[in-house]
Amino acid sequence: MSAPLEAVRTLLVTSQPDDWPHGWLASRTQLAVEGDTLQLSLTLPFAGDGVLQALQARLSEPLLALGPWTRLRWQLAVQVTALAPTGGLPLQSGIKNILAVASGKGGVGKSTTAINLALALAAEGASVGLLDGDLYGPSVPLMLGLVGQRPDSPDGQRMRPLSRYGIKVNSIGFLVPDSEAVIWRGPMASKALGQLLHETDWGSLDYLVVDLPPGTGDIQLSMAQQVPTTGVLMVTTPQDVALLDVRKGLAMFAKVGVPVVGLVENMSYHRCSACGHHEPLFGEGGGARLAAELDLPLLAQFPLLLGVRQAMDAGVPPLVAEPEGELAQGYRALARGLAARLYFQGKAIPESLAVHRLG
Ligand SMILES: Nc1ncnc2c1ncn2[C@@H]1O[C@H](COP(=O)(O)OP(=O)(O)OP(=O)(O)O)[C@@H](O)[C@H]1O
Repeated sequence: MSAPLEAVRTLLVTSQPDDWPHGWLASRTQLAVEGDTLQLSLTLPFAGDGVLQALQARLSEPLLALGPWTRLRWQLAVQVTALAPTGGLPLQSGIKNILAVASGKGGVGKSTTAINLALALAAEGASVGLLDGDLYGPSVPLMLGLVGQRPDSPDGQRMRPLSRYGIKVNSIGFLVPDSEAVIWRGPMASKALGQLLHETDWGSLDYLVVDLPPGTGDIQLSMAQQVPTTGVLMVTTPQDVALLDVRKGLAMFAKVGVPVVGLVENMSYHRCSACGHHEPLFGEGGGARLAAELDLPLLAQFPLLLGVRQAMDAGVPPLVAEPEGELAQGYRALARGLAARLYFQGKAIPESLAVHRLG
């Protein structure tokens, strides 16, 4: 390889996100020189449009300085790889990765996180579905402004999911009245998620985000087991009681071999909408301590903001209301980090096999 191309490789080695395996970007990027043009081709196997854009913006100038070339041609794309699900379950037809969002206790912002994560994965270049399996309080219809709607079933066999803000959506809340959902118990409750998953015609999806019911009891566990999950994201507040429940949850998921990929700390501090003052209402540093203790990454921290509650109640999540805003950017960073982590920790299913099995 010529000296200028060697220099490009060296630049790529030092330019990738810290949590990617050393040298991955450099080995994955194809370089070619044609006349006065350096061509860089990179296809990311996980959601990450933001990474690609940032690389292009940050590297264009230094790359031009390295070569005999005077122009650059970037060929950048996201093409998500299917990863083997845990628990020995077969891949769900058409769905490459299933990501469950769980919490040790209710009210910590699990649904808020699941919804914004799903929208953020879509913003990062993936095709995404959202399955609201929170049968004790399905909040997705409200939070996506879909109250009163129902999926239809053109073939009388499977439901056609609703489409909202670029993602496909199905929720237990579309199908049963609230008063019935809360009294579901035992096997009927734990079967509901599997049924909803299989009886929805999702088409092809890179990621399906599943909002599990809060808590980490038998129902949540058997729900997670019925779904060919790629990984679980746990949401918590920094409060001690919430953290205690996360520990229980992790122990349970570990027992059945479903990997928890990371933690999100929600409501990390209250930011006053009038003066901007920060106040740690639920204590400080809880998520970081727990993450260190459990050797799990703390993938994101989100403040408690009046605007978040208002936006979710109005059915217009921050990702839609203010796609360039700080919160939306936070969720997109979470989506990128999580997608990369899933990929690097997971086992890729060879394309031929995936296509065959997905077909
Ligand atoms: N960061 C935040 N700032 C302000 N309000 C928030 C934040 N995150 C969530 N909320 C609000 O807190 C309430 C509970 O959130 P959410 O329904 O997402 O929690 P959950 O853990 O899924 O609850 P459940 O146990 O009922 O399923 C909602 O009204 C939501 O809008």
